[in-house]
Amino acid sequence: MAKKIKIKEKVDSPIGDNFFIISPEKKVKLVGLLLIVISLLIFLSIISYSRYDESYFSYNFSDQLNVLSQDEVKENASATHNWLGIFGAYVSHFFVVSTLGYFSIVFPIIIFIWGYTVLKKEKFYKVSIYLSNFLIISATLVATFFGVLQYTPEISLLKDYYELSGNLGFFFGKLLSHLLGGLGSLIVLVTSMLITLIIVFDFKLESILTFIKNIFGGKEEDEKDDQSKKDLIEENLNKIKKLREEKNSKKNEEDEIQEKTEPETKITIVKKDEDEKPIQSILENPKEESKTKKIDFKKSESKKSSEESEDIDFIDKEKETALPNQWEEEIQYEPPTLDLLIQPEDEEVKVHESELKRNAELLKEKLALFDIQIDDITVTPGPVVTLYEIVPSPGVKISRIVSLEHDIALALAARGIRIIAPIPGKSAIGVEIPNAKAAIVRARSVIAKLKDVKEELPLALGKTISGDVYITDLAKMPHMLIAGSTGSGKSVGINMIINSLIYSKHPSDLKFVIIDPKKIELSFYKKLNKHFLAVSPDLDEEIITSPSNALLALKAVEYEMEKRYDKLAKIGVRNIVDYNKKVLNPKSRPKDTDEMKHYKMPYIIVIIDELADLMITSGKEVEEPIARLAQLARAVGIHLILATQRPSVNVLTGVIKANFSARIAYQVATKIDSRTILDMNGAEQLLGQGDMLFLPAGMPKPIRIQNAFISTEEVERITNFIYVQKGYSKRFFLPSLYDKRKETANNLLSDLDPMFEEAARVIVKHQQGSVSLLQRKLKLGYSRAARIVDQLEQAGIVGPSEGSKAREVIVESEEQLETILRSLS
Ligand SMILES: Nc1ncnc2c1ncn2[C@@H]1O[C@H](COP(=O)(O)OP(=O)(O)OP(=O)(O)O)[C@@H](O)[C@H]1O
Repeated sequence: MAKKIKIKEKVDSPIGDNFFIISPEKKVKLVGLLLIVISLLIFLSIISYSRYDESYFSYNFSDQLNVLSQDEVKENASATHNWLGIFGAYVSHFFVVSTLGYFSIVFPIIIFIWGYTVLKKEKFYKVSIYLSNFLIISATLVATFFGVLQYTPEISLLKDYYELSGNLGFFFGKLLSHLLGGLGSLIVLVTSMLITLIIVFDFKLESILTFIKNIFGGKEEDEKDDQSKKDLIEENLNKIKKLREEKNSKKNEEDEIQEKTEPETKITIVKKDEDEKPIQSILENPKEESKTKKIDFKKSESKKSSEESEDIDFIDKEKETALPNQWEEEIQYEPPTLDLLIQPEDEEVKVHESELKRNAELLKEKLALFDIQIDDITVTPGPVVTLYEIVPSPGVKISRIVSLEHDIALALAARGIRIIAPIPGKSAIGVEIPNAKAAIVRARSVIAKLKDVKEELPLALGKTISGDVYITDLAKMPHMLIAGSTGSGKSVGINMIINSLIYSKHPSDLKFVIIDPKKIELSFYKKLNKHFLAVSPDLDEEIITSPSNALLALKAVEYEMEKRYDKLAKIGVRNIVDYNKKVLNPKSRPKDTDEMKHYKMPYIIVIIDELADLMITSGKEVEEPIARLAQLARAVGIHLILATQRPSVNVLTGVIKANFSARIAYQVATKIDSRTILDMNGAEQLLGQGDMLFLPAGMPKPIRIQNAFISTEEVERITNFIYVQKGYSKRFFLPSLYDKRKETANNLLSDLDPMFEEAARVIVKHQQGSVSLLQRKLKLGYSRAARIVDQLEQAGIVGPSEGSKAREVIVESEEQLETILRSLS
């Protein structure tokens, strides 16, 4: 952005107000340029050094300034050998004679490197430091070497060539040869030189090359700050190209070469053992069985399809009330078969080994560039993402690797890279890198595994990044929050959840309350109204689409929860499992009364696909039953699944979040969204299309899962398969809210405050529903007056609380009030 603005300024007003102001940026550039020019001048003067120019040094430097007035000085100046005249002669004399002889050439080189670094604002400061150190040490060693050759009497070579050592080199040479003798000094010097070379070339060769390449290759793009990034991408692309070519050559050869070129870091690719076999046998076995079922299904389908719309849309409610309840009836139910789901074609994770090795290599190289050495890389390919577990060398800080997230993404030219540091329970860091080609995880391969698990409410979500089927238990969560931007795979995820439960449960064990404000996503499930749906008798919708109905449905579920708690308390058990055990055992079954009938409680799963719509229209009102259900409903087998594409704080409020500890995040747009859902970053890095992070309740870190894909055709086939079977005669009803109102009215009568009638008269007379009015007029304490106002609300005399304002008085006249009071007494 900032850059854009800068360009605009230049175009619009070339001589703007700021034109002559030297900005800090310009100052830095000027310093850089100055350093480069100085380095060039010194360089030229050193390489054109001549010992004959020394004769002029009998003059002071200030005398040389009289070059125009004094003839002698003038003559001297024109006879100077140095390319840069008298100035060059002085400078070169200083460097060559007083420092390291000809090897003082390293000084202008170092000044040039720093000038370039400053000018380009490069991130090569570190490299520049290394280079400078290397050059100074090398030059000093070589100059000392020649110093030793000159000084040592036994060798006494190159005596007159003081330009090879300079005074400094000669001094060091003298010192060394006194200490170690000539031969000893030479051995020490040669060894030191070798050590320096090994350290530098082993260590930073690549960085130095990049640096040099940058100096000579990037002239045109001088101004662009992202030049180095471009170079890096190019470099990486070249590497990838090269590796692709290599891939085409013989595989064995490639393996050998790779083995040879990776001496330090061990790369292990974890190959999944044929764990999928049991799934296949499960997939194949039911085939025989299913043929016969298919025939039944087809027969009954044709029979029923003509009645279909009529049946679903119109139910004679009067007739229905006379029918037996679901718990009094037993149905012949065939669970849906696996062949309703699409057979996975080639789901087995087939990421090319060379791709894995290439990424591992690039990862290693990239980290090495930043001085992070890796001991070990373990590669675990998954359906969509591959996990590279890296074990850094001792002493490497984790935070340094984490901060390189963007650099790694750049190097691998990939999006959706996530770093897990450290992997929980392991002393390794995980880098998740998306595969070049993602595999689709089919619903069939995960639903087939449901038979192997014993979870109460199993949810087959998909496959982990190591390719294992991931099944979790909703009963243990006990509620779940799902969020993700539009198109990230939420609806597919919800369909997977619903179908996992349908495949593993009998209709007598499980009911759904489905709230779908988007109206189309979950409409197929309407066909399950005689099997798997729980409906409110007060509502006309089976799949609830309007926000006002959603509120009523949630209140009905809340009322069901209260009733269930009463039943549990009555027979002294603590949860639904124990209750059902007692009720199903004829010996321990409690006796029914008129008010309380005992029957097997099915689990009730409330699914809300777009919480934002409800929160916007009903806000606090809808938050209340949701929070209450979330806090209490677990023990009585009621579980909530809330989904939203708007993970903002006014949708996922503190109250909701506090009660939903299991969370699923699909891809979201920003880190803030990710933090709203998961309380941590990560979801913004996901790839979409079912790539998700699942945070089980109480876990510190989420698990990355590729959601299984179930198509609408598959869902339709499943719902049709169940729909054509004869279900229960009557739908499963939640308790009616009218009944609840009647019940509270009765409670009210039995519990009215003795001052109720008098309070009602005061309120109606003053037409002001305030607690303080009652306190003043009737001399009541605050809490008693507040309770009476609540009772007045329940009796329909005043309206609901409006915060700090007085309540509205519904009853307008005292005559009207008397009628109400009479009906209450
Ligand atoms: N698990 C998956 N595997 C492969 N593709 C998927 C998966 N889940 C979703 N997709 C693809 O992404 C598309 C969008 O998915 P979906 O409709 O579930 O998104 P959504 O989050 O519900 O969007 P919206 O909020 O707009 O309804 C699907 O049509 C499908 O093509």
